[in-house]
Amino acid sequence: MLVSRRVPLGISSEDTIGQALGKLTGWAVRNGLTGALRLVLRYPRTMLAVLSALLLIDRVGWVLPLLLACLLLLSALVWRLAHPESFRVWLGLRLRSWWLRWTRYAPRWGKLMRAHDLTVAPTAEVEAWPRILRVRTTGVTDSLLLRLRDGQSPEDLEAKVTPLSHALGSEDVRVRTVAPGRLWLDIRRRDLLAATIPALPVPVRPDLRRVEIGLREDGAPWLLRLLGTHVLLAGATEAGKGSVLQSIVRALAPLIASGVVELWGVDPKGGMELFPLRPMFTRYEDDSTKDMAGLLTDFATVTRERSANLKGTARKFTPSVATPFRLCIVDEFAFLSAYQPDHRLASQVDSAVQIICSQGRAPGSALLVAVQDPSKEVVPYRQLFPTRIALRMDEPTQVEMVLGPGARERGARCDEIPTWAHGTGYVKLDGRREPVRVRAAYPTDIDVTALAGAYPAPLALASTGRSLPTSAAATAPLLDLPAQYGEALGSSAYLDDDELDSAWAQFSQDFQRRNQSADSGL
Ligand SMILES: Nc1ncnc2c1ncn2[C@@H]1O[C@H](COP(=O)(O)OP(=O)(O)OP(=O)(O)O)[C@@H](O)[C@H]1O
Repeated sequence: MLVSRRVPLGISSEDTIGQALGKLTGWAVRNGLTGALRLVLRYPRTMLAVLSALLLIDRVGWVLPLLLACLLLLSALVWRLAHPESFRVWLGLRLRSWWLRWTRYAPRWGKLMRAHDLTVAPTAEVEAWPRILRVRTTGVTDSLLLRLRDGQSPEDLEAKVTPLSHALGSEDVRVRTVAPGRLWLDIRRRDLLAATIPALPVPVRPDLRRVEIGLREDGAPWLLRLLGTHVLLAGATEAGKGSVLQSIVRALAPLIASGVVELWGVDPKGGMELFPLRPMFTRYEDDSTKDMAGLLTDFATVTRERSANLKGTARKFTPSVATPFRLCIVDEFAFLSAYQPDHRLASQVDSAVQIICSQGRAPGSALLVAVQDPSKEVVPYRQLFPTRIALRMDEPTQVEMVLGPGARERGARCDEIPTWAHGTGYVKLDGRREPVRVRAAYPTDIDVTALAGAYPAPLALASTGRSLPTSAAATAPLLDLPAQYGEALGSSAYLDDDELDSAWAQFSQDFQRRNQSADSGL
């Protein structure tokens, strides 16, 4: 029952037995009638089906309805065997939703709402709680469409999601507002993101507005916008930021190889994350802070130049070989800003980043910054990053720093992501108030090496150790390149396996040497 009406029996000690029995009968009839009427009004389809069945039995007896029911069951069985997917979508899930409503949710709903203090009392006799309008299941999540009672708000339910998830035996319960007074309560029954997602296939035609990098909790692909935005990726140590970066590069690979996308990279951790992908970068730095700051300054300069060139000629930027979309990936940004002892370099980095963020979206320059600590000290201009990804965090307060106020109450419990769930996090989607849980696909070391070998950037400048000295030169070599990957590119444009192996060996040696000297200095 969605509303309980506490109608008093009205029997007193002065009543005779006859009077008391009379009052009891009257009370039962009144309640029975209003209860039946309420059932018909609230569940018209189910009640119509039950009444029609009863009427049919009354008119023609048991045999014909029984035969009809058997025929329907048999047809459903044949459908299920012949086309399981269409059966699932059109009948299976609907029947299951109906079944769940009547067996799992409706019978205990009132008790559950009362236990969680989610009732209101408009009058002394009436107690009301959010009404279940619809139940829908995907097999992974049960969703209850609720209508709030006067005086209730989505925040009331959001405050109770943890005890509700325990009471409902679910790992995760979330509130999704759809309209004033209406919301979905999503109850997760199975976790599609529990297992590692293997590297996704390299797409044939990547779309910069929808780059597929993993899976959403509802089973839909996790699509990330890169065109016209900047991305802030935050996650504690070992949260899996590397797999997000590598999945993005993987999804862009054909465009990188054809020169439509130009990748710039800065890896202050000495190349731990990005070096294996180095052949795909047009510009890449991982050693001296001065060079890394220089790369960012160059990126800001080409952004400004492109912006000036586009002014008056084109209203909208379209990526092409002549005017490639540029993505600059900066891993562990704190090393260049908050942890940078050289204040001159830190402020050079700061001003470059601010120029890129404020001017880069229109002329096709995007910045992707990864941080462990999303605090204001590390990224003081977080608001310049329209797209934000929050992986596992150490503190609940860090969630709001990345996804904005109220994100944690709306379900982005990044601090509760288990340490084994690498690459799992929360994002906000356009037009949706509530954050969505996602998990990045995980390209293995072999996947990464194979990708870098198969899709190097044209003229693979990074592999030769030659950095482009000026911003003008950075655009020049790409102007005459063919649009299609593989078409008439000279073999010198690519790293062959030996070169790649020796570059990798050189990197490992350098890295170990740097680590040893850092250890011995401790
Ligand atoms: N999407 C993923 N699925 C499964 N395992 C992953 C995923 N991403 C990363 N891992 C594993 O988690 C570990 C940590 O990943 P990674 O180095 O990317 O974390 P990180 O956030 O970059 O950490 P740090 O900031 O300390 O470098 C790696 O050993 C990797 O094997």
